[in-house]
Amino acid sequence: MLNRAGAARGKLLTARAMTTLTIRRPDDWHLHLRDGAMLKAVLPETARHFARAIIMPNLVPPVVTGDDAAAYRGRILEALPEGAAFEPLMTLYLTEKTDPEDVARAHAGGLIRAVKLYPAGATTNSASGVRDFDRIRPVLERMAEIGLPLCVHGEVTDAEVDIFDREKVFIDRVLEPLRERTPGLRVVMEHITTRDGVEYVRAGGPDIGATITTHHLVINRNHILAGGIRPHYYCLPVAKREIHRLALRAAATSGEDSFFLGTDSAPHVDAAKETACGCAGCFTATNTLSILAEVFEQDEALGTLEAFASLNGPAFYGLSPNDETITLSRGAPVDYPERIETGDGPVTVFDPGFPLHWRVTD
Ligand SMILES: NC(=O)N[C@@H](CC(=O)O)C(=O)O
Ligand SMILES: [Zn+2]
Ligand SMILES: [Zn+2]
Repeated sequence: MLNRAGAARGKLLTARAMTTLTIRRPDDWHLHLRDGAMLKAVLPETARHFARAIIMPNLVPPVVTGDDAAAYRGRILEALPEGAAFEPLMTLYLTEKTDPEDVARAHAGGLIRAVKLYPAGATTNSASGVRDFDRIRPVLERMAEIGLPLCVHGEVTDAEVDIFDREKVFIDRVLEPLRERTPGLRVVMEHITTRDGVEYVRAGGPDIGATITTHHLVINRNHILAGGIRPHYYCLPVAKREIHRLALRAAATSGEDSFFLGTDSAPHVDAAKETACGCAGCFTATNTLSILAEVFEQDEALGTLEAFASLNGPAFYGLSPNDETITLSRGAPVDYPERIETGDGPVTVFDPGFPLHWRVTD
């Protein structure tokens, strides 16, 4: 809902004309909260604005069984600040040994909302992921029957494939064959980074959706590599060429049902990022909504921010959008901390490289 009567879409107005924007309370459909001291420090950054989030299961050891998910959910609720209203939507980490019955039970009890597929070795804490995709067929068939979505980290791990091509090759070699032999399986391609990903999802009908991160709307590969190496812009899948960033911007701001926000906010302490072999992940929970409003405003698309951040995700997952709203207001540049302190050490907050003018005021 825009503050000007009759302006159904931001595109109809010049960006300057809008100074407040009220939308349904958003959700984050891809979030890393970690555990212990890190969980305690990062959870408030998300719970401040978001009502729900799909919680990634790549802990060490991973969240594999229904019992693991129930225990992790308990630790998240325990770590919530007093009075915070936030619902963690749990996922299971798919392994070659995952028991379809355990998955079905956790789903039937309402404990989990998705199962996460990591190709072994593709990303942070993915060593227990899948090597032989034939081994997971029984679980995928069961998921298709019960309508439980599969969230996919869509990159091949083949060392011969160039890292900038791994998403596209995954679609051709793994994802399309897997979907063909498992009709009815609902899939979310997580954190898409390419025009190929956008086109594949757009053409794929109602059983496939995609999350898009905040940072992939902002950076391309130059930001990581030109003029010095910037470890805080390194994440997986790695940011690609500018044409791909523009395709992601167009998809996110289009309002199309298939595309929704999954920040992939992935905290690592600075010591683990700023080192000879740094971890992958951008921490965006703190300033995500300000960045998104700025990005959508730049593209004269503030009118579709609600679809992207608050409506399309719940619709894909078969949930109602949140009843409450938040209001963003445009004003003087927003201050946000450069890093947040955690019991494990400081975590740098993603720097979009431009001033942010939108803050959540209500
Ligand atoms: N995105 C990342 O670069 N890192 C994520 C893992 C993931 O989502 O692939 C993490 O857990 O740190
Ligand atoms: Zn991933
Ligand atoms: Zn992630």
